[in-house]
Formats: sequence, structure tokens, C-alpha cells
Amino acid sequence: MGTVVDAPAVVTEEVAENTLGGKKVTVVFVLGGPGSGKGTQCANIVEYFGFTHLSAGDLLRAEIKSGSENGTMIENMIKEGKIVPSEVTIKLLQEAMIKNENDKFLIDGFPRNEENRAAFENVTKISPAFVLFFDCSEKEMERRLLGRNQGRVDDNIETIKKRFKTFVESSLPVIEYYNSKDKVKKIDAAKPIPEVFEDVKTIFAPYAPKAE
Ligand SMILES: Nc1ncnc2c1ncn2[C@@H]1O[C@H](COP(=O)(O)OP(=O)(O)OP(=O)(O)O)[C@@H](O)[C@H]1O
Ligand SMILES: Nc1ccn([C@@H]2O[C@H](COP(=O)(O)O)[C@@H](O)[C@H]2O)c(=O)n1
Ligand SMILES: [Mg+2]
Repeated sequence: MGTVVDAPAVVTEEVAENTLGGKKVTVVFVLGGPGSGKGTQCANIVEYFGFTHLSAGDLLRAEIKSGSENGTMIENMIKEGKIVPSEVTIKLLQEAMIKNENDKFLIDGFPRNEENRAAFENVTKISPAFVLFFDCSEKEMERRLLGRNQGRVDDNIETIKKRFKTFVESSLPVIEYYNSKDKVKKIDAAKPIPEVFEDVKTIFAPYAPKAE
């Protein structure tokens, strides 16, 4: 298993400003149950607000495809709806952020559990500007996942049930943690896609690109 990329040396003031490799960055965590619409809305936020979208799940799937030494382990965890050890996922996220010139990142599907949350904070010293939480019923999320048709190994009813259990047991407590810090912005994700994006737009208005 690889090691997490060394975080750049930082001083206290820089930590407060969320720096990464000398660059000041804004990070928004995008959380919600499987199929709540995180990826769909992130694509809209990228287009309208100029963020870079980093999906932890997509990075893990790319790692499998790359033939990495961790590939088999990651694939097994995804098929079982389990959460991959933080060091693997954080290394992928950190590398992606460092090599990208943007300074505004949507981190989708991370942190997925308390270990993810604490390890990211410890390694990167970055705290999110806020957490966007897509709230949706399991019935609706199951309907969407079974209709997604993207060939994902985890979009079958057996794995979907396991992913829901992991979400309730491991991911909801992370959302509660950030809620206790007043960092959660909750969206009703059961509405149609354009209506959800209207609510998202209101939240991201302060991040709109400045007119030249
Ligand atoms: N508001 C919505 N109403 C109806 N269908 C939606 C809505 N948002 C997304 N979908 C559809 O639901 C499916 C899942 O959406 P998406 O991939 O964005 O979810 P996700 O939260 O990223 O899921 P996962 O955690 O599994 O990656 C897609 O087929 C998408 O087109
Ligand atoms: N922080 C994370 C994020 C994802 N995973 C694994 O990937 C699966 C798919 O994630 P999506 O966000 O694309 O739905 C997820 O069920 C986990 O198995 C992870 O381990 N850690
Ligand atoms: Mg997704």
C-alpha cells in the first residue's frame, strides 16, 4: 500500500488559510447517499462556478484501471460497499489537487467516515469552506442507481443495500460532525435536477467568478 504524499511544510497562519504546495485553496466537501446526485450537480457547479471536481470514487476506479498494486483491494472494497483505507484515497486526492492549477475544489464522496475525515485534516491541514449535503430517501436513491446504466460494479441491488448501510453507519456521523460546527448546507436532493441546481446556485453565489 502506498504512502500518503508528504504535505508541504506549513506555518500556523498558512494552515488557517488552507494552503497546498504554497497555493491557497478553497475546498468544499460534497456528501450524500449513493445516488443522491453528487456527481450530477458537481458537473453543473464546475460549469457555472469554475470549481474542479474531484470524485473520490472516480479516482479509486481510475486507480483500479491503472493496474496499481492496490487495484484488487480497491475493487473488492467497492464491490462490498466498504470504505477504502484513508491513506490510499487521500494520496489520490492530494496528488490530484497538487497537479491541478485551480484553487477551488469540490471533493465529492469524501470524507466517507471518521477515519477519512481525521486523516485528511491531519495530512493536508485543510478544512472545508463548507459541506454540501444532498439529502434524499433510500427509495429514490435506489431507483436512480438501478437506472444509472454506467456499468458500475456496485450498481446492483446487493451492493446498493451494503452501500446504504455504510452510509448510515459511517458517513452520516461525519455529516453530523460538520453540522455541529455549522458547516453543513443541506439540499433537498429528491427534487428534479434543475430544481436541485437552483438551490445549489444560491449556496455557491459567493463563489461566482468575478466579471472582468
Ligand atoms: N435530482 C435528480 N432526479 C432524478 N435523477 C437524478 C437526479 N440527480 C441525479 N440523477 C440521476 O441519478 C443517477 C445517480 O446520480 P449521480 O451519479 O449524480 O449520483 P451520486 O450521488 O454521484 O452517486 P454515487 O455516490 O453512486 O456516485 C444518475 O443516473 C443521474 O442522472
Ligand atoms: N472516500 C471514499 C469514496 C469512495 N469509496 C469507495 O468507492 C465507492 C464508490 O464511491 P462513489 O462516491 O463513486 O459512490 C464507495 O462505495 C466505496 O467503496 C471509498 O472507499 N472511500
Ligand atoms: Mg458519484
